[in-house]
Amino acid sequence: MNTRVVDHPLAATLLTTLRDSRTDNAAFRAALRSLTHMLVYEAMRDAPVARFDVETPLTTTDGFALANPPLLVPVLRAGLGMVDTASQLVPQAGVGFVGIARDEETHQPVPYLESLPADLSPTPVYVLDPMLATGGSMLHTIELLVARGAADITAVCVVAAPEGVAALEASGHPVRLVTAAVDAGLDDDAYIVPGLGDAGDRQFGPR
Ligand SMILES: O=P(O)(O)OC[C@H]1O[C@H](OP(=O)(O)OP(=O)(O)O)[C@H](O)[C@@H]1O
Ligand SMILES: O=c1cc[nH]c(=O)[nH]1
Ligand SMILES: [Mg+2]
Repeated sequence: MNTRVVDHPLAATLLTTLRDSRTDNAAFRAALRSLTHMLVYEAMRDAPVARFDVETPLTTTDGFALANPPLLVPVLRAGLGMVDTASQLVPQAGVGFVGIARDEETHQPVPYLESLPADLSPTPVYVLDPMLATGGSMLHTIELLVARGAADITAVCVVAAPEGVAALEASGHPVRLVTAAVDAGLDDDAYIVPGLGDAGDRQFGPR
């Protein structure tokens, strides 16, 4: 599986704000929006473009548009904090929604919402979720997408655990990963260490 770790001084400073336990909910949401800008920018680096003629006030020159506008899929709740920025960067994109809450005892994903187009065979899909821990929530989302024909899926995360990366790799699904960090591992509660805590709670408060 292709994994791209976005290694940039500005991404590192924003990730530090997210990791810092003193960062309040509003500052966490703001830093997540800014970091999402960088992650999506990198994730779409190789997106194909179509050329067309554009008229400047002076002459005709090359214009470019995305050849195949993607679908953005935030995984609720935590992925909601990434979708506004991603939509601003890619205004042509559609948006689908998946809601999953991890069971705190079993650490298994418990899905509660899916709102996705029926046919995703022609569409690149960018799944937005800041945390890839065991990988269960991302794999459930990817399975929903693959069942609709998706063949070009990118997981856009902030922090990934090696266990989650390995789970995506082992799945054999057509997915690549863009993340700001791959951390050391998971603790006994399946939280990423050092991580940043619960990305949903840190944006919106406890559920
Ligand atoms: O890789 P996994 O082990 O599945 O864990 C990662 C999931 O956990 C978090 O969501 P959570 O279940 O806390 O829901 P929330 O976004 O509503 O807080 C996170 O946003 C991922 O969706
Ligand atoms: O560290 C973790 C693991 C799962 N979900 C989170 O929000 N944080
Ligand atoms: Mg949570």
